[in-house]
Amino acid sequence: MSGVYEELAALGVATVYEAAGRQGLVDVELEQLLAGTSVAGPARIAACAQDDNWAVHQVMPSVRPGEVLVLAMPEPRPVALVGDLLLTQAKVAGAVGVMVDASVRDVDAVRHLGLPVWARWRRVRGAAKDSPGEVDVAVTVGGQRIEPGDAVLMDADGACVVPAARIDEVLVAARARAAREATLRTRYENGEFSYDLNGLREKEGRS
Ligand SMILES: O=C([O-])CC(=O)C(=O)O
Ligand SMILES: [Mg+2]
Repeated sequence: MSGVYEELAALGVATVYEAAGRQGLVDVELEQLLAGTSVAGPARIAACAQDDNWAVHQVMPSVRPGEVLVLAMPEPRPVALVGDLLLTQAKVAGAVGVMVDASVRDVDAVRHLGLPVWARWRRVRGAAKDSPGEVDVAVTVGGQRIEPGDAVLMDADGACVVPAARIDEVLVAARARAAREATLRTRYENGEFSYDLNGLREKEGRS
């Protein structure tokens, strides 16, 4: 990860989503296979045909260092779009993380590989290789449209997306939010309460 993406990853999904005006949430449970990882990068997308991973094989030669690989199907189902062999190719290509709106398999080997992966399911049911899907097209994951090149962030909280055109603006807002939260954290560590700092106690007194 480099520059703005490194900073977005460090700020984290919750802060960036809030700073974006509560937009961009990938509103679905994704399992983080490698605990403690957080990544961000421009989306490289494979839109697979239903239950078929042809497009995942196809996308690998175009993955560039620092990218987040996004793998989706028309209807998410527990079919393994990737396992350790495909993910080895993503790692060698320099992907910083992978979002799988389907299932992943070979999980022990993937953990050993050390490439951070977030997936809807862990299930070994195999994908077909019969239908070319599409690469470098928009997909929708958890109700959120993801365009090629949008910033995709993933951490222990899940995932969010920042449109490429909003990255600078959202980064400024997210830094400000993180700074405000750092101040608040110190005050709470020193025994103050959000009930007071948010003016709720005072409001209650008035009601
Ligand atoms: O080959 C596949 O379809 C998925 C898989 O298990 C791997 O990438 O290792
Ligand atoms: Mg395998």
